[in-house]
Amino acid sequence: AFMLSRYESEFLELECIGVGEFGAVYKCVKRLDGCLYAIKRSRRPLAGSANEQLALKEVYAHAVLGHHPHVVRYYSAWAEDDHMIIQNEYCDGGSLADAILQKEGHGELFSEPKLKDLLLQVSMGLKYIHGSGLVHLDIKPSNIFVCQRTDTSGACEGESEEDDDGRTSTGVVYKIGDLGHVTSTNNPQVEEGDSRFLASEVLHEDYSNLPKADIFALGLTVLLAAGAPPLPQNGDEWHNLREGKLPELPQELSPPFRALLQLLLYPDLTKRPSAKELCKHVMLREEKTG
Ligand SMILES: Cn1cc(CCO)c2c3c(c(-c4ccccc4Cl)cc21)C(=O)NC3=O
Repeated sequence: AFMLSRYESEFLELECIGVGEFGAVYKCVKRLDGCLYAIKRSRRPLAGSANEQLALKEVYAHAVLGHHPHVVRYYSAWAEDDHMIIQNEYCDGGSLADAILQKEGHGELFSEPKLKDLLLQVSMGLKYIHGSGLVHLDIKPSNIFVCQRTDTSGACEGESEEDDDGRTSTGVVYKIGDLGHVTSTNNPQVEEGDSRFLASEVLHEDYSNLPKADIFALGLTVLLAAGAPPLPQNGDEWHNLREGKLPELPQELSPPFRALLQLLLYPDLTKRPSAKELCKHVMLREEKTG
């Protein structure tokens, strides 16, 4: 198009960092402030289509959610050249899915203290989302992004944000991203997320307590970080995982931590802890070692 798009005039595109049926995500520098951003460009959905609803729900969710250390920050969104564009915080450490693959590639595993740190940080993000009357509905390793503890000098988003209990954590920071399935807890329009992480009550259209579906998906996410084999999309294995049985793990977890993970995956959603309860859980508050 003859007219320079806002995307081209405001940003320098550095590299493509993700492609999907949704479109593509680019690592960009904003020319004005010199900061890095993750920008998703997707085909503009047909006006009035379900996809348009999804695209709008993502932007509404970001607008409502404001800032939290464990939720990827939203900066702007606009439409141009028949594309929808959303400009988010760039997390420089890849996704948790990348981190799990890298660990397994080196024959390493997430230690129990690191699994507890992951569980606590994502629980803080979920507590904030659920406290805002929303549910994520697509919690999984590829939607959790990692910010290394690099001291970004200059004007860019400081990495020294405080956890919501005022501590600055050391090590990596995990942030919940991809709000494309977010909906309100009370009058939900449920767009099911990845079936591998789907709680069985949601499959059966029981939306009575959707925050507990996020907790279930978080349980499976931590299990994958603990080294569980890839999750089934359906079939008997899918159902076994929803009868409270943990899959074989390549490491011995302490009985209390195993019990906590089993609670997250409990078939009876009322038995699963809420994000708020997880944030206060003594086991996750121990001094972090290793
Ligand atoms: C594939 N991919 C890789 C990354 C970088 C990880 O080091 C990434 C990011 C995002 C997103 C993203 C997800 C969903 C919607 C919008 C965006 Cl920008 C996708 C990302 C996002 O919002 N922030 C990111 O860092």
